[in-house]
Amino acid sequence: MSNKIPIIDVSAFVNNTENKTEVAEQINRACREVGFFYIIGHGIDVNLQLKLEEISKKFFELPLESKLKTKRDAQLIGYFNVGDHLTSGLPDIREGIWIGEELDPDDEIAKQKTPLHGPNSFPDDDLPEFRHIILEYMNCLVNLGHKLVECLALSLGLEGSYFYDRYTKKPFHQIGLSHYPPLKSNTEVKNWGFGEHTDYGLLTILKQDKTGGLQIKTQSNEWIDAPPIENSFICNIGDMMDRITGGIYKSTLHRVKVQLEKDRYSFPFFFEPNFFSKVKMIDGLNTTIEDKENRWDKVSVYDFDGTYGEYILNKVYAAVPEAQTSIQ
Ligand SMILES: O=C(O)CCC(=O)C(=O)O
Ligand SMILES: [Fe+2]
Repeated sequence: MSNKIPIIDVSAFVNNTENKTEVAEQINRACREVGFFYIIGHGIDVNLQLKLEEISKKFFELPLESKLKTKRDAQLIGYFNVGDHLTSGLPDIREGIWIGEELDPDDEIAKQKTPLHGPNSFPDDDLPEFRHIILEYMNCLVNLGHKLVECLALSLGLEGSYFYDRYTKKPFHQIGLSHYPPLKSNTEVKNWGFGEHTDYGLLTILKQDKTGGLQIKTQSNEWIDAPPIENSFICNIGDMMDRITGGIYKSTLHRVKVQLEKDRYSFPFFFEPNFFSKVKMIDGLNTTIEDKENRWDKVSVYDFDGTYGEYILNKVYAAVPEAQTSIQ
């Protein structure tokens, strides 16, 4: 069924060459019809991807007390254990670490202790090379994000810098390393590795290992597998892109199955509007698709009038109930 999710070569944008129009057309079709697409020709070094996978695995293999040294704090970044994240009401069967933009402690945003932003707490004592690998990977993915939103802009018939000028000059961005521990084959659970949800921002660029388990819901309400494809990333549109395009581009439901007998690792990177920006529909667009009843959380992306930061924090607080009480 994976042929419903197109594989798109984005090298024209990565290398800034002439044949961008055809790629933008493929992206347009994918975003209207599925909300998900694989990318190849992305230019992200295979060795760096390997280093990311290896170091993440080493991190999750550390004893719990070592992982807890980077425990998710009031700023909502850091490590969380299996069961600590309730994506759609039920605890997910995965552990993870969220890493935000690494900011200097003197940076104004850091001084304000802005949630979801660094300085991060890295496992420097146990894995000194973790910090460097993750920051290098994030840096490369920010660059890729800029190229992909240029492509998204052209795909909508907008000028290439449309998103950059309005939302992504200083993009909010974050990586979430995830480990889905295996269940024994005779265990029955109603939980998901990652419960069904849509993503919150503009664009998610996900690297998954070889295990599989990601599923997405098509417009005909059927769940299909989004299996790993070697040296590709799977991208999807988030709620803000849905809002900007009046629902023409779909923020699509997805989830992750629990694995039997196999560990799974995945590495979603979120390329998002500036944390303090208000996201608006494209001027003159004549479509508002009222999606509330159909949405997993029954909240319409159009009802919300705050900043992107407020939008994402509402979502995160709903999934991490103890965070709100520890902050407020
Ligand atoms: O682990 C995966 O494959 C999906 C992760 C995901 O959906 C997310 O982080 O939003
Ligand atoms: Fe997601």
